[in-house]
Amino acid sequence: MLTDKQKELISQASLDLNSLGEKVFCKLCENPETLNTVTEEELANFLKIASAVYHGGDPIISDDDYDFIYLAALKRINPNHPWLHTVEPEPAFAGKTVDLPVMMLSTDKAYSRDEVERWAARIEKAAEELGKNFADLQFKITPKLDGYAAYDDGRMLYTRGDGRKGQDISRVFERGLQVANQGRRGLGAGEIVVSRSYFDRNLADFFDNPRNFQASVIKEKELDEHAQQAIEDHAAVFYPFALLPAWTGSWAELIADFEGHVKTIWHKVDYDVDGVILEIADEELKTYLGATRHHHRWQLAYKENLETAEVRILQVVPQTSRSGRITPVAELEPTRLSGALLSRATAHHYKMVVDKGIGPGALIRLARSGEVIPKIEAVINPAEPDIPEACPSCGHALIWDNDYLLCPNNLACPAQISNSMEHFFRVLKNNDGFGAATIKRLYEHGIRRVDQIYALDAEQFENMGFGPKQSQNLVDQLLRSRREAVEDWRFLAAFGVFRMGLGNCERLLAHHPLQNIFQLSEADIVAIEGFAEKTAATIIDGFKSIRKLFDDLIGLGFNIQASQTLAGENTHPLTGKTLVFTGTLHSGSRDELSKQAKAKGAKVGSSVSAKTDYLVAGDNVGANKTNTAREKGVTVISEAEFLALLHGDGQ
Ligand SMILES: NC(=O)c1ccc[n+]([C@@H]2O[C@H](COP(=O)([O-])OP(=O)(O)OC[C@H]3O[C@@H](n4cnc5c(N)ncnc54)[C@H](O)[C@@H]3O)[C@@H](O)[C@H]2O)c1
Ligand SMILES: [Zn+2]
Repeated sequence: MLTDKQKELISQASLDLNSLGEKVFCKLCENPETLNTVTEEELANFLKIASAVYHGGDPIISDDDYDFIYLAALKRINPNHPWLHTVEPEPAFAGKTVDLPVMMLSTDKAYSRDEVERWAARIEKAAEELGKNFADLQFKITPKLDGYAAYDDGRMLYTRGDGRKGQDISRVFERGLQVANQGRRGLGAGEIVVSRSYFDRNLADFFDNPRNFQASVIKEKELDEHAQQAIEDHAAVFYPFALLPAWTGSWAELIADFEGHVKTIWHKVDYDVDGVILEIADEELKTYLGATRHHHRWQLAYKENLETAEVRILQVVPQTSRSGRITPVAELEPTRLSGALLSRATAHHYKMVVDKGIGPGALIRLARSGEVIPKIEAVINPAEPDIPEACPSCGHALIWDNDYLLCPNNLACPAQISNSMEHFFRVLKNNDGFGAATIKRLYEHGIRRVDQIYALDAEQFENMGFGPKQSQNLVDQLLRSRREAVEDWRFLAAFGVFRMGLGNCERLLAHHPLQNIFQLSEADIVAIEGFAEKTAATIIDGFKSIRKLFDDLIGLGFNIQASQTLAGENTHPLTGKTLVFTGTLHSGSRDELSKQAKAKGAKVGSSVSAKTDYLVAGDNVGANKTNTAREKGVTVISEAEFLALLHGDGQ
């Protein structure tokens, strides 16, 4: 969906996005003539607009499509076009720009092994010119983080800007952003990134994509509460490239298993990665090679997949998930894409299958993520879909629940029961013996509930066909999973109550102790930030349905750690309050006082909003600031008053 601003931008450039898109995407590679119908300026304008909205956090096309137009189209028509030789400018914040301590450039890109080899040949030539032995050179591979580029000189954090001048965004550190990997400040270039799994779990409902989220972390205006939380959870960090996991070795070692090294490094971090960076480690040679206006010659980004995969669907197979929702899984004509052979893709839900015509014989375009199971991006030629009437696992008649087909037989549906048991162990995370295969066998031997699993001894496991060693191992794991400390919110999330993932469990248990969850009213839940009325009713129903299992498992004696804010009987006066510090403080640094307040369950914001409870005003705070805060209904307190609250009662 384009915003009005984006549409305006696009129309300003008097460019018909659709017709250009068609011209560019329609198999440019196979049919270069189509290029003749697009002018160089049209292409460059299109790229400029795409780049502007992309850097603002709302891309209108995928990176692959962008690179496709950039390289396969513009570079082919005119390799000297200025757009190809500048660092793409970022949108500026208000305020002045500052000179960057070093130039921050873009990277040259390669999409094939051939291009990598051509780059290495240029390195080899330069090495010879310097009298160095190419065989001795060390190459380094690091994951190419797809975050927000920045430079930390220890004093200030800069945006990349236009590569020469950036802007001061040190505010992100004041907001509590940490350096990844327990790193210190001042490690140079890096990126602000957010953990992929955390994003999917806790942020996906609030931000369209990680880029959107990163942009919000940097923005001057008040930080979104979910973004603040992600910072506090250390899920969003500044990751200096110097601390990235890396592979190093000679060229010979590199090409001996190029795919293998690339793949390993690509998947080393839980952040969005859009390729790997290859570079040489020799400083003298790096200086000798230098840079163009656009990129360093000693560095190369290797990306995969410039191909468009149009694939035919063989059939769409329904799969019952833990919650009873039926996931449509499309089986495909096996297709090579980004170096992997794909044969399956998922559609979001059956409504999409019906609306888009995702049936046997349909021609689809795959999202070229090259990771896990790809998603269906677009349907090119629809076909009559098959809509299942019965659950593939238990045969019960399916019902529609909004966009989803649902098997309502949750008490007796094998898929739902097995998937729920598997979910429990996966979320608990302190064991690794209870994956799909183990659970399947247990199910075949009549096991239906997690507490039954905990009751099994080694002999019983053996009787179900597990080997003696594995049986003992399973028993040990079960014991360990009860002994090892587990956070109360993780334990609760393991039950898989609808709408109660890790994030929501953590939020709920910051306000109510675990043993009280069955007494909660809708009002109690709605009172907690982040819970809507509709959700509250569902959650209460969900809790009811797990009550028996919950009590039985608690009876087994798990080592459950209560959430910190509820450690004391009485809640502390700062618990659940949002504070903002301003002015000069005397009893400790802002950081230290924030930490102490957070330890009592308070949230610390960076600027005052209607949600702020207290503005703690130190010395030298203008009347303007305190008055504005009061107008928003915020209580302004002195540092002494804050300390009284902090150390007052509640201990
Ligand atoms: N979807 C769109 O509409 C759209 C629009 C514009 C740009 N883009 C994307 O952005 C790209 C161009 O952006 P760019 O100019 O930032 O170039 P780039 O994506 O090639 O990245 C260069 C940057 O990579 C970063 N980087 C990440 N990991 C690194 C590592 N391990 N070592 C060194 N550097 C590392 C650095 O910050 C450097 O500034 C395009 O190729 C495209 O993929 C997409
Ligand atoms: Zn079923």
